[in-house]
Amino acid sequence: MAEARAFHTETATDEEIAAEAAVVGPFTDAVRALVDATIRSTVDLDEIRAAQAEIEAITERLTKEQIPGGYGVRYRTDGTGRAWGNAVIGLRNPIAPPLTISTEPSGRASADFRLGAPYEGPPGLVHGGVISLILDQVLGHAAGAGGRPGMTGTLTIRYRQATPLGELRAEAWIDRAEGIKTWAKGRIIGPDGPTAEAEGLFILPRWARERIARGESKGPSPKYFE
Ligand SMILES: CCCCCCCCCCCCCC(=O)SCCNC(=O)CCNC(=O)[C@H](O)C(C)(C)COP(=O)(O)OP(=O)(O)OC[C@H]1O[C@@H](n2cnc3c(N)ncnc32)[C@H](O)[C@@H]1OP(=O)(O)O
Repeated sequence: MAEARAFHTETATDEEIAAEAAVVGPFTDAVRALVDATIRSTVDLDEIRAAQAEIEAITERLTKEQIPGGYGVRYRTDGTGRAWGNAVIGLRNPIAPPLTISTEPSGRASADFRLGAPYEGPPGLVHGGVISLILDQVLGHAAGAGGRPGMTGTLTIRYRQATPLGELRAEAWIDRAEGIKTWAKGRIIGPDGPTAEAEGLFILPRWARERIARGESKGPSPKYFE
């Protein structure tokens, strides 16, 4: 299942994708605002009960038609992929902050982003697992952008100082590579400098290696998710 999804080829045109994005992007932003309001609203309990009924009605409306399982990644022939369900960058995922990651073919990736109330761990600070989630994605992007895509084999984080909720930056780069293995490094930068540093090992998985060896990959291998 994972393999089939990973190599699912996109048939929609650029115009069709842009038209869909123009609708679902703002829709997801609205749900994201709802998640934030769920945490921070101070309206009275009757108002919350009334809002719940409206939300349940909307959910019923949306689930009349839906895909089985997750969104997957819809790859294009240029090797990029539409990962709209992704937990970090997904255009259709209100859980995603979301990050818009810029990449360079040299194997660098970066993103400026904001983490609000839904990502809190210690009071006023970002949850350590969320930091790990973001670094995993940004390091994975760096590896893929450098032409060395892979699944995360290991990820080590050093939390140097607390990361405050608010405006942040993530940066990653390829440190070294050997065959199917790529080591990437990266960091999160807050208002007072780097807060967390990461090193990850990304491995081109066996199923992808076998597929490439059998010559079954049409076009370039998937590099990273867009
Ligand atoms: C095209 C591919 C996908 C592209 C995705 C784009 C992502 C974009 C961004 C995504 C961002 C988000 C990213 C995510 O969230 S990815 C989600 C989190 N990660 C996973 O779920 C990975 C789960 N594990 C696996 O899929 C496999 O175990 C992998 C792929 C890791 C290796 O399975 P494979 O069957 O290929 O391995 P092999 O047995 O042939 O061994 C090969 C070599 O590797 C060495 N080894 C094996 N495992 C580990 C390990 N854990 N640490 C260190 N080394 C390890 C092994 O000793 C051997 O070395 P050597 O003896 O030859 O020296």
